[in-house]
Amino acid sequence: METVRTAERELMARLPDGALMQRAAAGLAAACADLLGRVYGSRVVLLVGSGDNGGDALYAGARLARRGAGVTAVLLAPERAHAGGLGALRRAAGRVVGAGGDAGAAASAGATGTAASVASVASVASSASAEELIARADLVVDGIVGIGGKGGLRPDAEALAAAAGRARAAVVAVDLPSGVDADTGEVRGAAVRADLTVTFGTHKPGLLIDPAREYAGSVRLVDIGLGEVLPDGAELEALQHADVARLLPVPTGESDKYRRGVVGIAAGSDRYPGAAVLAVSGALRGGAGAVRYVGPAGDAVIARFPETLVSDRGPHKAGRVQAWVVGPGAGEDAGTVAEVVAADVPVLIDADGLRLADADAVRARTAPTLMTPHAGEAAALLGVAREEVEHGRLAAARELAARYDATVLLKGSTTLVADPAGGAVRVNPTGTAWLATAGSGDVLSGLAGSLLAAGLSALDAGSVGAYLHGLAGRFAADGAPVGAHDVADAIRRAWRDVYLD
Ligand SMILES: NC(=O)C1=CN([C@@H]2O[C@H](COP(=O)(O)OP(=O)(O)OC[C@H]3O[C@@H](n4cnc5c(N)ncnc54)[C@H](OP(=O)(O)O)[C@@H]3O)[C@@H](O)[C@H]2O)[C@@H](O)CC1
Ligand SMILES: Nc1ncnc2c1ncn2[C@@H]1O[C@H](COP(=O)(O)OP(=O)(O)O)[C@@H](O)[C@H]1O
Ligand SMILES: [K+]
Repeated sequence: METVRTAERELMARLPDGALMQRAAAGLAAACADLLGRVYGSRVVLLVGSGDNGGDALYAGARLARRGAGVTAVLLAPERAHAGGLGALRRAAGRVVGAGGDAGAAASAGATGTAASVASVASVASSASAEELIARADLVVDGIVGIGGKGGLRPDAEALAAAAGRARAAVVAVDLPSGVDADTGEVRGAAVRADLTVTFGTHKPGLLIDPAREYAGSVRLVDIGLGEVLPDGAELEALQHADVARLLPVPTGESDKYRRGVVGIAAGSDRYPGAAVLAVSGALRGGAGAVRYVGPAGDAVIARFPETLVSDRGPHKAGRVQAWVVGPGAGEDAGTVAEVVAADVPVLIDADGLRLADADAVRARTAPTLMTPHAGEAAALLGVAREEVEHGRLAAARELAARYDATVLLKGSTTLVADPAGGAVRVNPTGTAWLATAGSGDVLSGLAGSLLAAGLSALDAGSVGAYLHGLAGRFAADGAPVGAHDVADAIRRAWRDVYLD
């Protein structure tokens, strides 16, 4: 978050005091009003920590109170709450209580004075506990902590987060759900579960990466003018339709099947012939001019896809290819994996191939390498528990890319693509949990391998492949279960959707 902080500081220096917070609060209040539908007469509870995140909540609360909402701020540290925000809420006739709801910490919103004096003012606020207020609210605004949060929530904050979780009210998180790590998407302890997160200036990584993404609900970005001062070189980037459309390999008048690229698929085994068929099904939709298959499942492949060039003589003797895919359903065939890893063309290593490939041989490769593990496979490669990868996806993808000197596409609920050279990690914005079905990873490896053969870099092939695959998953599922072959069939629709957009 240092980049965001630096940009904020730079912008603040150019703007009148508090201008950024006013922009943030205005956007936050508008989003709350949209969610409420009718502001007048609604009951809004603000959970207010002692930083600027709480300040945003207080100012937004003041705006809602002026529109007729009954607004109560629950202050975690009454003596340290944002003074300006508290004053604004007070002037708008909002109410203030301490987190315990007790008279000692509670303060009248009608009283005068600064934040420091609030704690000492006798309470005329409701004697209801914070818990009761939250339970009766129509909307809870989480301003406990934003990008200044450190570690898991403290116990008093945790209690408020838990109360918000039990409430029937909609929960709006200010900037990010309190308790999630803004930089990494990690959630170490309790955190607020929001229906909507209103974030300021830029999407924080924690809003895009699981598990934190789950806590954010839908995310609304409020432009506070940071774009003009944010440095280039963000930590994360997400491709959009237009980016993908530019990268898709589309044949021209001069193209022939070889110039379009030939992708070799070394996959499948007697035990798992289906993996070969599925990888080929993805490869045929990825833009390469021809698909070669080597392995023991040639008959099954030909039966389903007669256009495949099938060979059973091993990768070396299969004829020229511009990129290889190795590993899906490969079983224990380490020899084939070693042969492919030694090839001087781009190679995608997936599934069993990840386990069978020799790490030094992968590192020694000079042509691009794209590794496509899921969390379990990534954990095995890193020698850590699967949970560690699931809780720290960004770090795991980066670490693997550095260790293997390879581009790493980490699959799962959030798909990330990290390049060994560093730079922004790509987070895939498409996809659906319906893709969590056996064999859909095989389709992805064929698809991304085909894009590699067509000439895309490993980073582009991985991220474009994941984008089309995710979109295909959504089209194929449309709210109902899918098989991996349905996903492969829908890749053409995804391609058209992107290309003709
Ligand atoms: N800068 C700008 O221009 C703009 C910034 N904006 C807004 O400011 C936010 C950043 O504000 P910030 O820097 O004041 O930090 P913030 O997120 O409120 O957290 C600090 C507070 O949290 C507390 N705390 C920490 N860890 C905790 C824990 N585990 N559990 C519980 N409490 C914990 C910590 O307590 P302390 O350690 O001091 O005791 C301190 O009180 C940003 O997210 C955005 O919303 C917008 O208005 C746009 C313009
Ligand atoms: N919860 C989820 N949400 C979205 N996509 C998911 C989820 N779980 C898995 N996926 C996607 O489904 C595919 C599964 O691939 P993989 O784990 O290799 O399965 P298989 O080996 O059976 O083919 C990947 O593209 C992955 O990103
Ligand atoms: K928050």
